[in-house]
Amino acid sequence: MSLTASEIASAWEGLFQGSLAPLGPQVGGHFTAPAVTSTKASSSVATAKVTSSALAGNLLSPPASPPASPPPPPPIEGGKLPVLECGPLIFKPLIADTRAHRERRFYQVLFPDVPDFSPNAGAISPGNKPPTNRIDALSHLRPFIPRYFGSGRANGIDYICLENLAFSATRPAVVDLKVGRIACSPNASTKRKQKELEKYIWQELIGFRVTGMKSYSSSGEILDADRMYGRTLGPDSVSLAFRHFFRLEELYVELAQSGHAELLQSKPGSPLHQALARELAARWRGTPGHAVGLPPAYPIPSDVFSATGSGRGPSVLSWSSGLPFCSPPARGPIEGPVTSKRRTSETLVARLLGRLLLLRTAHWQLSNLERALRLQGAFHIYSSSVLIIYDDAFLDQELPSTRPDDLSIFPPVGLPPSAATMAGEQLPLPEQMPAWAQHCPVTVRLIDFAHALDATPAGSPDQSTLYGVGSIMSCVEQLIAEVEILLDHLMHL
Ligand SMILES: Nc1ncnc2c1ncn2[C@@H]1O[C@H](COP(=O)(O)OP(=O)(O)OP(=O)(O)O)[C@@H](O)[C@H]1O
Ligand SMILES: O=P(O)(O)O[C@@H]1[C@H](O)[C@H](O)[C@@H](OP(=O)(O)O)[C@H](OP(=O)(O)O)[C@H]1O
Repeated sequence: MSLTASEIASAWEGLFQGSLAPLGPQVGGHFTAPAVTSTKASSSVATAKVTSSALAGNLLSPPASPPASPPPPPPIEGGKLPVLECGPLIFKPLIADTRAHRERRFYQVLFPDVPDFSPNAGAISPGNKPPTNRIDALSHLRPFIPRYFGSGRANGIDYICLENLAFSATRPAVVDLKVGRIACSPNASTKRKQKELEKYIWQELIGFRVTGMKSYSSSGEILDADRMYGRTLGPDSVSLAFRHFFRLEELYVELAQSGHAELLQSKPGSPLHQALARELAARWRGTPGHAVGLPPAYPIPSDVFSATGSGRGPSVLSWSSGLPFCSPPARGPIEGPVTSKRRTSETLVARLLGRLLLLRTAHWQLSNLERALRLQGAFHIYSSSVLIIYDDAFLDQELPSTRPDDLSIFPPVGLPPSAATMAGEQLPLPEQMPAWAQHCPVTVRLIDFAHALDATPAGSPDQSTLYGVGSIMSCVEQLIAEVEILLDHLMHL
């Protein structure tokens, strides 16, 4: 995204005039934008479009005269103000305490050349900056956080201006994952720590939680899930949220209804089950950070982990619910024999490939994020979120003659990025990817830096965030394995 200085200035003008609307696709945070409560994608998307095109116009040509009277202040829910949208930019209100200071400082350190409009923002003093060598290492993280366009004050509220990560998506599917083994700063009061523990007992083990999710169904309905939904997910079920988010469940249902139920109803010990066990075990070799150590709930063939290397072991996220396909859906009418089954398979193959490309791209970005986090030792970031956004409209498109083999451009899933980093290997850069993969509309970013503290001890890696990102990668890897195995079966029918 490239914006001119006057476009950015016009967006600020919109903020000062109070003419900006709450961000449409916001899923986490404490504010639920009214526009998103609609159930039909068409109506909600239309609302979002009207808003963003009107505001985009505002960006390019500021209104000739200011509004006659200031608009009413935006609604407040749960004590927090909404994030505001102005086309490709958003304005996030900051809570006026150390959190505001920390978040602004984080962005100022990462984007030192961006001017600030806020009278009280000030430039950060040299004594308040991490040492230069750590800032250099931090630059790897820049591609994985939203671009920053300064901070400023409107109606007594401080805002930071950021790139709107959902702007280019026609139907943005968004999931907010609060990442880290502890969900508050280690300096928080005992009471606050206790409150966080009670909120979600699995945070330390799983390393993240779902704090909001918005996706679409095949009929275009918007499916919203809030933070309370995320709190119901444990090690057995958290991967279901990802299957839902990437719209795999609906394909599994179709598979079952079109004569492929045997693929989904595999029981422990069946050949497919064993294949999956082997596949996942092979992918997860040797990443101790990901092995969270609960015993799997069903027997894994004993030879599976005797393969080379220390076992990364099965992730607790993936195993304890048995075969990670959906529970067998009610079987619909089974269509007539081979030809219709094959025709159905062809469509399903195409659609599974679309999902696989999204998953592979998301995983590739997560690997790069993990690597960037590993390289920096300036900050320990608590209570931030990994935001994954994809454009649901992509799933309607036909892939340009893609085959599973073409996806071998991605680095092998499950190779611990830490090992790759230590060996000095580079993950491919976006521009090294084929055009069709570069344009796969998935965005993975880290957001919310209200609790970004200086690393203690200085220079040490941010283990808590790294663990959480690794755990999210494990969930995505599980889905990749599922889809690849299904594709393999369908393509050999
Ligand atoms: N740059 C962005 N682009 C698009 N959407 C964003 C962006 N930043 C935040 N959001 C949306 O706003 C939500 C809340 O953002 P964020 O976590 O930064 O706010 P917060 O008020 O600090 O939240 P919390 O209540 O969790 O502390 C995110 O879940 C996401 O849906
Ligand atoms: O990071 P901050 O700005 O200090 O604010 C907290 C943070 O946003 C958490 O995400 C939120 O918990 P949930 O997301 O789990 O609701 C918590 O809510 P709470 O105080 O209502 O528990 C906030 O106080």
